[in-house]
Amino acid sequence: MEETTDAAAATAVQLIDGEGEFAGESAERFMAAAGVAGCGLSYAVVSIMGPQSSGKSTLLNQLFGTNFREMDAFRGRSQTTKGIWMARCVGVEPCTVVMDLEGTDGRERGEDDTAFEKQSSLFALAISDIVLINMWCHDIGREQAANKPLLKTVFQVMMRLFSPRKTTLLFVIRDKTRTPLEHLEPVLREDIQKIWNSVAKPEAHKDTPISEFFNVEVTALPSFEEKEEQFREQVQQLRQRFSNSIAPGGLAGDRRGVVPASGFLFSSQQIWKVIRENKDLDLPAHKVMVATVRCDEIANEKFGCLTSDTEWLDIESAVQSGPVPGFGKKLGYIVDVHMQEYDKEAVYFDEAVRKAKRQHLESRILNLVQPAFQKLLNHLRLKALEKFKTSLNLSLEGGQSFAASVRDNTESSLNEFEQGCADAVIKQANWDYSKILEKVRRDIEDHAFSVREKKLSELTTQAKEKLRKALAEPVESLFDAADETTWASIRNVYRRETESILPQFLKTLFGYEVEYVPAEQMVSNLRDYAQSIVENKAKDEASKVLIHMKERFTTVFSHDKDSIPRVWTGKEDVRAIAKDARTAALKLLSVMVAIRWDEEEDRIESILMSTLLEGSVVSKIASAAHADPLASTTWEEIPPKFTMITPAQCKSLWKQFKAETEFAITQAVSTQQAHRRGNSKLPPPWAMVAIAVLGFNEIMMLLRNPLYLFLLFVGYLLAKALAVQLDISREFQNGVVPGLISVSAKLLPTIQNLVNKVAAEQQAEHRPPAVEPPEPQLQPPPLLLSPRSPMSELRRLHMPLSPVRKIATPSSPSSPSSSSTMSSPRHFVDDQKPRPAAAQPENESSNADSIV
Ligand SMILES: Nc1nc2c(ncn2[C@@H]2O[C@H](COP(=O)(O)OP(=O)(O)OP(=O)(O)O)[C@@H](O)[C@H]2O)c(=O)[nH]1
Repeated sequence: MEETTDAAAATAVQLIDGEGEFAGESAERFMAAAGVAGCGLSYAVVSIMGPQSSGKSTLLNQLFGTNFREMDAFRGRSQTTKGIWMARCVGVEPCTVVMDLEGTDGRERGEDDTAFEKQSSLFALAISDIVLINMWCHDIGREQAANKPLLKTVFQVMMRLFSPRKTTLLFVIRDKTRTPLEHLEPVLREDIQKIWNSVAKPEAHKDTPISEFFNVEVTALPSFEEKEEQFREQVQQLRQRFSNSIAPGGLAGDRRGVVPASGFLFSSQQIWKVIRENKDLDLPAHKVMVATVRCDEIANEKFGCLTSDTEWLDIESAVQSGPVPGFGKKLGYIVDVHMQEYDKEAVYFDEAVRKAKRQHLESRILNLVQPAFQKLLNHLRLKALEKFKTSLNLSLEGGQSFAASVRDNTESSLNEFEQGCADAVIKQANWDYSKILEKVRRDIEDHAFSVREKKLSELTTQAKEKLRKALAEPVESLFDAADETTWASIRNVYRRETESILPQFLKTLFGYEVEYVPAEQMVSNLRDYAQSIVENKAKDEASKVLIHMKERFTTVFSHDKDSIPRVWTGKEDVRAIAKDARTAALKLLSVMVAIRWDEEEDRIESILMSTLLEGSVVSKIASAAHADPLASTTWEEIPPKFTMITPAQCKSLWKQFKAETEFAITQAVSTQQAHRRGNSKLPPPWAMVAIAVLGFNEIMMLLRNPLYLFLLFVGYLLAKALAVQLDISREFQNGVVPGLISVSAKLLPTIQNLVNKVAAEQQAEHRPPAVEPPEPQLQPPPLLLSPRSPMSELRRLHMPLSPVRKIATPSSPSSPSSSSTMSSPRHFVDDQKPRPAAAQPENESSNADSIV
């Protein structure tokens, strides 16, 4: 197998054809087959030049085991090698590439055509480490030697290389004679020196010795044709000199500016191109150019390898759906592998170029993988925020204070995020994650802030609810029983409740690390809220003050001091009771006119008393003409914002109140008078006894006769039915006489009603039922009117009826009797309904009017 490879490598291929064209494709195939590309710098290039048909190919084949085409000795001397051929030495280490150049002085190209000769010589000098110069022994010391023009050409073109490679020129003297080499070599060197001296050199190299540019070596071989055995023997000895030729002290130990093997072909092609274009050959620049091109190629290849690396593709797809544990380590390893590959292949190229291209490759790779890193950071960011949210909830549920929970959980979430970032960074990149760390911190702070705001809002709502519960009902009940101590009690309740609820609230705020000023502001807001509860309740109650006044009036007027409903028997002082009741109502009004946060006493009650209650109607009218303290919209001591009922409104309210309570007083007076009259009309007891004694016989007769007894029984049943119908017990509640009067008035209509009913029932038995339209129901007038009801309406509904109207209207059987008892405010309210009053003498109603 190895033999086959060696044979393939040794097979000569054309590098440049006879027309001067570079045979890139066949050369590439050769390079691949010979395995030169992987040799790095461990390879040597040997060329041979010399006159045509001087046995060059024969020598190379014998020396290196190659198979360059040789001329058939029996056909005569003609050119066999056209252009430049190339093969790899067999069994020589390091890898040695040999090039066989077209012979000089060829008849085929003509005498003057030295262009290709010069170009191929320059090419050989530019790319070879060792140049064998084949020459006939008999040419040494001759003026017309065949190799003189060749040497001249070599030295001339050497000047076109900006940087000499210190090529080894090994002169191989063919067909050596008996003259020993020791004698031939000085003559040859002298010839060489002469030629070197004769060559026109640039100013910089005018005095430069040949040794600066070349290592000159000389060897001699016997004739292949005549002494083949000796030739082979000495060739084998010469072959030893090519072993480790590039090592220090070797044949090519001093060589300079070697192009790495992988760039050899490209470099050769470029050099040939430059030579063909007859340009100056700047080898250092060429070397940089080759390095640039090759390093680029290598970098591109490695980048391509990475993009299709399955491990990288796996990581890239995994990171789309979530964090990848050990991301940095894994990715770093992958990048490392491909960078090392680059380093391995580019190591022999120009260092500056290699490093620059490495850097470029690395940045391309990092750009490729960076989006995956960013994606991972986003996952970590979300994870950190989620962790913070969850752990904060748990801490708060566990009873830890808000501020401490936020602090602890922020720290742990950020630590975890930072660890994740550190794990995601690859060693090749200096990726900065401080910005995203800041973002995570902001995310966490924003969340904590929103939770805090929510919690504080909940706390505030709770505190408000507590305040509302603690204040609303007690304040309402205090207003229900309004008296001169009401506002003091309200202030006490307010103080007690706020002092119990607000410090607790403030303490809770400190758990949220609310600063002192905002915390105080929040407490102050709550205090205002508590005040507003009281004030709103007060305003609410003030809007219903007329109802409250009437209720208060009724309570006092219709109940005695033991809260027992009053029975108007005639002994009561209605005037005094009415005055007391109105005084109580006025006191209630004075409580409701203003909000009193201030503990200082005011004069509102005394102003109201003196203005509204005291003095006769005539004196009031007179005083109204002068200075009326209630003719104002403000109270002297009360700021407008605390005024609930203005003095003018008080006046109007009082007027309405009086109008609406007049009827109750009138009724009380009427009841009293009726009571007095009823009591005075009873027959004396002696007359009653006389009736019983004188009527004894008639009573006995009735009892003894069954017919009478039956009639008596029927009469009893009738009387019982009437009694039920008339509700006798209720009628006699106010005395016998008023009862008799009332019953006698209702007796006839009731009997008529009974008879009608019996007749209707009998008719209904004989007639089919007919559907009758329902009678429209009359809406009762409003029981209570709001304080805003127009006075005319109030008067119409509540003013006592005129005496004429009272007498003309009969009492309705269905309406309640004109009972004088007002057992409760509800009864009083019922009594406010306009109804026909019981007939009474004119002088009695005028008595009631005088109280009103
Ligand atoms: N006198 C003599 N002839 C030789 C020697 N070696 C080879 N020859 C003969 O020289 C002739 C040319 O041999 P090649 O090896 O083809 O010579 P060449 O220099 O490669 O020829 P071109 O490639 O055409 O320039 C052949 O006939 C060989 O037999 C030698 O050492 N001495």
